[in-house]
Amino acid sequence: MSWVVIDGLSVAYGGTTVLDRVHLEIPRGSLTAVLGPSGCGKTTLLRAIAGLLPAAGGTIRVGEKLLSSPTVQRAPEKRGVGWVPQDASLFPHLTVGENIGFGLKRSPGRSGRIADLAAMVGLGELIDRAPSQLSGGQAQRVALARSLAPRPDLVLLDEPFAALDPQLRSTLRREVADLLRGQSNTSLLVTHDQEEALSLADYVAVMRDGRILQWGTPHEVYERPISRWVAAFVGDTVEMDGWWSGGRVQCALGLVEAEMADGSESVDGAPVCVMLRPEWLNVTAGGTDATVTAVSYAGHDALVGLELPTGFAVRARVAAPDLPRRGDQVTVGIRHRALAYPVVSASVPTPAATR
Ligand SMILES: Nc1ncnc2c1ncn2[C@@H]1O[C@H](COP(=O)(O)OP(=O)(O)OP(=O)(O)O)[C@@H](O)[C@H]1O
Repeated sequence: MSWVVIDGLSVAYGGTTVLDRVHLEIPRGSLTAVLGPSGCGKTTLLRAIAGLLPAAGGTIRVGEKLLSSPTVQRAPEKRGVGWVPQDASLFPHLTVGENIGFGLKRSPGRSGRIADLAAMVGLGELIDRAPSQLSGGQAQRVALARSLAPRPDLVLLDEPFAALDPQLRSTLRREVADLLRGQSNTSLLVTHDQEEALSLADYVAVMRDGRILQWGTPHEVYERPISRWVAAFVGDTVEMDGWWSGGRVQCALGLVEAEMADGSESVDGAPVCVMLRPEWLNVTAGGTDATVTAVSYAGHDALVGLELPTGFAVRARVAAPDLPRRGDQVTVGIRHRALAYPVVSASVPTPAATR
């Protein structure tokens, strides 16, 4: 049974619907990421859960508590929901310790709890400092500790690492995820960074234009995206036209093992769109399958451009250090079943066009 249940939630700004019947369930103790392009409604979703925006339709429940419905709007401070904003938003006139304890009632155990939280986020030594004397990463840790102080039922994180430099971002996000899991918090993180969502979260919900398109484990969402749009939004794709042929597809790479990504049945000869991830292609030296046209080096691996004898271009991700060179002749294998999508007549814009 899910701890957080958002059911048919609609939210509008004036007459414009921004969230359209959103359904999302969050198991207790898990970290769920909502991943979507800019403007799709991620922050609006968090604001509705936090009680800063009313529900035009549907409900938000946490545990036994009904937080929002068209007739119920529990006050933000009575929701048991913590918030970590993008820019930390610490109170500049309060110390680190006072910021952490901001939401805690006066009680005998209060200063002990503040000290524990400061130590937990690695800032035990800085408890008397002013926010202006902190780095961006330290300020974010204070914001996290502040949100956890009242032991919330749900922690909301609004792109909390977006403003940090890449190195700090990857260290801090791992630390924060470990901390949240270690404390068995239930957390909802919004991000437009697919690597962040896939590497941190237990579950990923992919959002577009105010709707959740797919929900699943990072593995499910990446390896079996429900649509071409989701496939291209969560990672690199190699797409080809093809024809279904009894569990295989005939395409530019020959007859390839495949499955319908949406679980639908397809009839032999039906046109399909074939999708592979570049790392599902295997490239070995020699042979006549393809010519290497480009090598885009990224240290740990490279994205290798290949031209097939027909002139068709595909890309493969090849692990370093055994990289081919431009002009090499190579053999191309496939080490993962391709995904096939029914061909729809209207052309669907890809994330590259909408991001
Ligand atoms: N106060 C507001 N009044 C009217 N429209 C708004 C308001 N806030 C946001 N919107 C619109 O609602 C839509 C969703 O915005 P939201 O901030 O939720 O998106 P987001 O996915 O969080 O985007 P980003 O990743 O850029 O922060 C956008 O089209 C935005 O222009």
